[in-house]
Amino acid sequence: MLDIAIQKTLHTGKRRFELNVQLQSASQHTVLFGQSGAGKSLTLKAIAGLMTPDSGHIRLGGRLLFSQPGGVNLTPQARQLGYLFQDYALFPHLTVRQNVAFGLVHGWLNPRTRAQHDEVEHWLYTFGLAAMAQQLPGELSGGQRQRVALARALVAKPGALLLDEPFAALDPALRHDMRQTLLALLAQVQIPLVLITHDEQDVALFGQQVFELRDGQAHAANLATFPEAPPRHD
Ligand SMILES: Nc1ncnc2c1ncn2[C@@H]1O[C@H](COP(=O)(O)OP(=O)(O)OP(=O)(O)O)[C@@H](O)[C@H]1O
Repeated sequence: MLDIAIQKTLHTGKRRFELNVQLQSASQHTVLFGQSGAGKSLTLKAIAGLMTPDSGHIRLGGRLLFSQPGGVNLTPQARQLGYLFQDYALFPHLTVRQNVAFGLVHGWLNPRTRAQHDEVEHWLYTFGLAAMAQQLPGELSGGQRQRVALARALVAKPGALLLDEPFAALDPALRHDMRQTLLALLAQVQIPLVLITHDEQDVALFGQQVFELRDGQAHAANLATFPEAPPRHD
């Protein structure tokens, strides 16, 4: 399902960071876990095509996305992956519907305000966003913004979903709700998932195969050692 062997050296001033990630996951849902600065986002960006490793290869869902040497480096668009950024990266001047449609209509034209696409309407409905389709992201709650970002990531029927700390920006009650929303979605939609997190409860809930990133390197982790999310007390 996921096969990564990548090397990348990064410099900032006198600091140097060596990313040297080797991992193979046969599971549909892979979680990369680790402390801040371990190399999680860099690895996810490499999978998405937003960061180019110095060498190595990346295979996901049977497709070769990157190989160097080998001369393969698919563009982010050609990789056909849904990416949920940590801060959701919504366009503040576009409505909810336009933001979701943006996942569908790549190019330099913003999606028209009232244009309707079946796929867009489907995801607006699925995530309970239809009633706020004409609102701007600034007029939404954190959980609603996250659902818009998820809808945008899913609308183009991606081959896999990449989630960067999807619940970190949410308060605990909302975090619980959104975890349940995502779990329900994953039960419906058979899609490979790569989720990065520093939260052990995300690991317990979403990990079928887990790797801990430490100092730029991946180590297979035992899922049984991660505590389940506690029950919610409202
Ligand atoms: N463009 C860059 N240039 C130089 N160094 C970078 C760059 N991007 C990241 N780094 C460094 O690489 C290391 C790993 O960064 P990365 O963003 O992958 O960490 P992370 O595990 O995702 O952390 P967090 O959980 O805080 O997001 C950090 O030390 C960071 O400073």
